[in-house]
Amino acid sequence: MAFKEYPDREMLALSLADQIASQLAQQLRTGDTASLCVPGGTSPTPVFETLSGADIDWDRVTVFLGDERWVDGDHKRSNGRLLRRHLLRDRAAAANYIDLYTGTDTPDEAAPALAEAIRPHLPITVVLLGMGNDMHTASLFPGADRLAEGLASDAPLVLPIRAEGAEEPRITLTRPALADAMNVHVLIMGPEKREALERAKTLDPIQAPIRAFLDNATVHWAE
Ligand SMILES: O=C1O[C@H](COP(=O)(O)O)[C@@H](O)[C@H](O)[C@H]1O
Repeated sequence: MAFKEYPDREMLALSLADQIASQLAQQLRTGDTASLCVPGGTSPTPVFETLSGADIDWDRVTVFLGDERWVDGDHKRSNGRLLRRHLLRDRAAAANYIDLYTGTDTPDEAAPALAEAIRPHLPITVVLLGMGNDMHTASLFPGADRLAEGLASDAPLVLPIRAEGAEEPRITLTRPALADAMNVHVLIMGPEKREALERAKTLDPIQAPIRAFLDNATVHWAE
């Protein structure tokens, strides 16, 4: 694991967006396409806003979330809403977007088709992960009903999942797809998350799901 500490959140956002754009551009120099998997929640907005203006061939980049809350796309808790408002605009509006929320009653019905839509974009060029204070990442929550399945090396690519700590049913990408990305970044801010990260390093992924992704990750932190 590499750990990068920034003087403030603005510097973090500028630098991380620049690193992600460079890694996508590098992939586009050697290949026809690239893929970018991003988190929802509250932390990534400033990174998205900077990244959306990056001068890369966005029409060759496929963007998707690492997890989605099973709510309508215009719901305030929708991760897709965050993405459409803050990332898929400006130059990044040209990206190919795979929406994890399909409008079916449950995520269970949507999972197989979503897995087939995402599979051609593996290995993911860049994965950006967030982390909650409870050490969940994507929608891999401690205590979630299908966490062990989601962390297994033969996990299905996309998994419907429910957890007490999550307010609604979720859909999440699983360990193999996220951990085997070409570049893995974790974005955390504030002292509580720094402490949670330190704790996670000492625990098993079943207690601290973020632990499953740290070995090959660069963690970006600002106060
Ligand atoms: O529920 C979620 O939470 C995590 C962390 O979000 P944050 O608000 O603490 O930044 C996020 O990474 C995930 O995508 C989201 O669905």
